[in-house]
Amino acid sequence: MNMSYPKLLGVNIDHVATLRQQRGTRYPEPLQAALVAEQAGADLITVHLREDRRHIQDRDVEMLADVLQTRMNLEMAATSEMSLIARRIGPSDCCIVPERRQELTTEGGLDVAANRAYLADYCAELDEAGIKVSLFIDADEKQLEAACEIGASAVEIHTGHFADAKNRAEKEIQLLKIQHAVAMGVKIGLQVNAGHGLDYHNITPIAAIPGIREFNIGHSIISRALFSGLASAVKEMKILIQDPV
Ligand SMILES: CC(=O)[C@@H](O)[C@H](O)COP(=O)(O)O
Ligand SMILES: NCC(=O)COP(=O)(O)O
Repeated sequence: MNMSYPKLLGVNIDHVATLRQQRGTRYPEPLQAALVAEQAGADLITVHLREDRRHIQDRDVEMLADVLQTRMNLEMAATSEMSLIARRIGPSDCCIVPERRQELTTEGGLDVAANRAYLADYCAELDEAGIKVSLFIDADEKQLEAACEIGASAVEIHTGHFADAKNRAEKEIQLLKIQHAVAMGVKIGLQVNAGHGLDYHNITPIAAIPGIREFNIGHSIISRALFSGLASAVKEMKILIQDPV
């Protein structure tokens, strides 16, 4: 289906920082990755400043804010520390994500429905600072309704359960949930983005869902970059998210 808006690729560069932090070296430099990704067609750069600082560091966010030509999507937990950082640095976008210290990676969506009042105030503060807020949620009607109710303008549908599905039947179930969530999100007026665990093999059915505006993809792009170079990895993914002509 030919959509009337461009589909945007957010390249998540956390995984470049992971490699650096693992050894405490000066390389690889996430900033360099961001600039190469932008030059190769990334529409935005996504970074997750985790509370435990396991990959992206405060200095990365600060430097990126100075040099990015596109825009920064800062993923963060809904804590007061992160709100202060975001309002000081002023990324164009913030995506609020749940965080657990021991998790290997983000395991699920934010429970907006159970934390409406807190998140409404939290998002309002960012909104007042001119930051566009998105909520990282599971493909779940209750969460979409809650996101809309608290005034979020965007959501990012967590595609990790789809990516992790062990067999075809489970994948189909997860895909249907995402399709339904995207349609509902668009209907109630939200900008709908998607991300987590998307790769060169599983992106096609997700990219084919009408209504998804931005795809935030990191791990698979940085992994492919090891063998084909970052610019080529970004260009290849950018092609895959577009509708076939
Ligand atoms: C929220 C999300 O999906 C991203 O932040 C991404 O997964 C980053 O990688 P880590 O989960 O390894 O921090
Ligand atoms: N919000 C999802 C994201 O930024 C990238 O996730 P992943 O591709 O690294 O799993």
